[in-house]
Amino acid sequence: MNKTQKTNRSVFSWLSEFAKGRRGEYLLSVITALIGVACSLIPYFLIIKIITALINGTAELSYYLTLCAWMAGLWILRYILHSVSTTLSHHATFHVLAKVRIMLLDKLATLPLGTVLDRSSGSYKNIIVERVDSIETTLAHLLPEMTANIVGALAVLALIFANDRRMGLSMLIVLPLGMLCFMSMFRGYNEKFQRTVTSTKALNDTAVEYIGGIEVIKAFGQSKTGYAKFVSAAKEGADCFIDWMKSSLFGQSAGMAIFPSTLLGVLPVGCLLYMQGTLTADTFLTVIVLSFGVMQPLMTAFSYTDDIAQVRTIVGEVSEVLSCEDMRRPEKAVKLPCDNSIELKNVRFAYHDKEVLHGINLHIEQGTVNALVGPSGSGKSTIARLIASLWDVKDGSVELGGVDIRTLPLAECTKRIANVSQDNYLFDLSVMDNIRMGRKGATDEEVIDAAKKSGCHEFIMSLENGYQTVCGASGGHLSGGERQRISITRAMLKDAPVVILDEATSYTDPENEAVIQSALAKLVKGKTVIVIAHRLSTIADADQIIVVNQGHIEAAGTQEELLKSCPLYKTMWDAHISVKDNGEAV
Ligand SMILES: Nc1ncnc2c1ncn2[C@@H]1O[C@H](COP(=O)(O)OP(=O)(O)OP(=O)(O)O)[C@@H](O)[C@H]1O
Repeated sequence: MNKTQKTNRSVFSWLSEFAKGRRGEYLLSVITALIGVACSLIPYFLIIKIITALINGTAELSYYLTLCAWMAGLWILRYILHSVSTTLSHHATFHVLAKVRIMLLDKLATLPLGTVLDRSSGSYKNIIVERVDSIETTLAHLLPEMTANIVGALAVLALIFANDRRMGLSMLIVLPLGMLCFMSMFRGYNEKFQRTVTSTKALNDTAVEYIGGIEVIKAFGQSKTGYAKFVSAAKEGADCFIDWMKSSLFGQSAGMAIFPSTLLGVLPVGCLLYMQGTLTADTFLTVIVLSFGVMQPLMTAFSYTDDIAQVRTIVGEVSEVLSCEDMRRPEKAVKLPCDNSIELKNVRFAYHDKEVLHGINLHIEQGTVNALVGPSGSGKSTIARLIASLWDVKDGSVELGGVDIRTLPLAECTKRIANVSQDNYLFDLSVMDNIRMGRKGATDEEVIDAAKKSGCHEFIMSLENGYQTVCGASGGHLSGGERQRISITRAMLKDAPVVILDEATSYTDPENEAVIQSALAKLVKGKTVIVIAHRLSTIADADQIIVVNQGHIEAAGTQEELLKSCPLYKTMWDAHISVKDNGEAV
């Protein structure tokens, strides 16, 4: 059972917390709904009055017409009140859900990147958009309608008991039988419900993954049936709903039939008592008419059980995200870094339980170029991400200018460090706005100036709408190389004193290589630079080359020193040179 499933928080306490500022609207909605219920109950008494008058033959036509007019008026009033109540509760609910969504989005921004990446992007979208949306109707109707139905039914029952206790009890005869049928339906309810929630979530996630990976699926000739994960998620989804339906069909149908049939008890008992002369015809009639106003509202109230369970699950999912541990960062720095050097002291880091960095010690001098090299999976990107404060170390510390970065506000770290990686994201905005993300408030001229410095101006001007060209979702309207050049320009505009380049030139074609290298040279001039590059020729001149191997620092030094002292580096260099000699891209 996961964290979500264990959440036992009451839907009402959650709603009450999130409805702060909207409670008045909910209260008004409940009061209006209750008055509406009163309006729907009074006609029952008017019906009894009409029947009694008809049996006794005492009244005139105007008497009956007046009562009918009252009934019509009350029905109209009831519908008006119902509309007012529903409008109020929907209005409050839209605000509550908007607040929940904003809190979820704010939360994502404060979580460590690792926590965010642990879930698929589809599952976040699913919670923030679809799952939150799916409880709108329930939340809006739950409070006013459930309260009104329960209070209304109990009020009628109390009236029946007040008229004749024996008839009140006769009404309840079918209750245990109906309950028994419903209980059989609820056997194993939690497990079944959780199975549907889990399978629906899995189906959503795999559908998003399927769409995300559609290029690969098409390229390798896989059809949707070839994508086994999706097929089995869809089958599991269908199976669990069919199993649930099969196991609850009998109980549900029998319960629905028996529960409202109060006349099964009322009629025989009433006839018996009437024949014995201990029950008047008036009371008998009153009970028969009122009995219609008890079970139906109760059944409507019961029908919310399913919805409440669904809301509770979603509340659990929302609470799970909201309760994730934030990156612990102070609002204000006690001490600001005195320079932009970087020091890693005995740093250990694990993804979940798998430790991938085992006590890293590293010094990066201010204003120097430092290259992290090593076999794939050795931990280079992880080191860069810890320096960029995208994750927190599990043990040890990362210092920026002699200050532990955990004691610096995130904004300070972000201001000082620019991170250009191979998959820097471009938003579905204009090229101008995407670059401007590097420095909020930069003028158009400053953006264009940065583009000129990075050698991007000409290629941007050649786009259909120049700087106003929209990049498409994830920058999909641009080539990999173009996306990368815009990311570099964005970092250039930011002008941070520390620059991390993680495979920043991986999409570069030979034609653009020189342009990009010169852009990077301008970007990193005078900065503290950490570069991860597989093409060793691009970092041969670095001030310090750090060889990472299996989560350890194997060696550090200049190219010349390492070629003499580090066999691993020598092997990597020789392999690189031989590829180069064979005419492949380097
Ligand atoms: N988000 C993650 N969750 C779990 N494990 C991860 C995650 N990211 C990386 N790893 C693992 O951590 C180890 C180090 O990965 P890292 O990306 O830092 O290596 P790298 O040297 O940069 O590799 P490459 O050169 O291939 O990019 C690898 O074993 C990798 O599988």
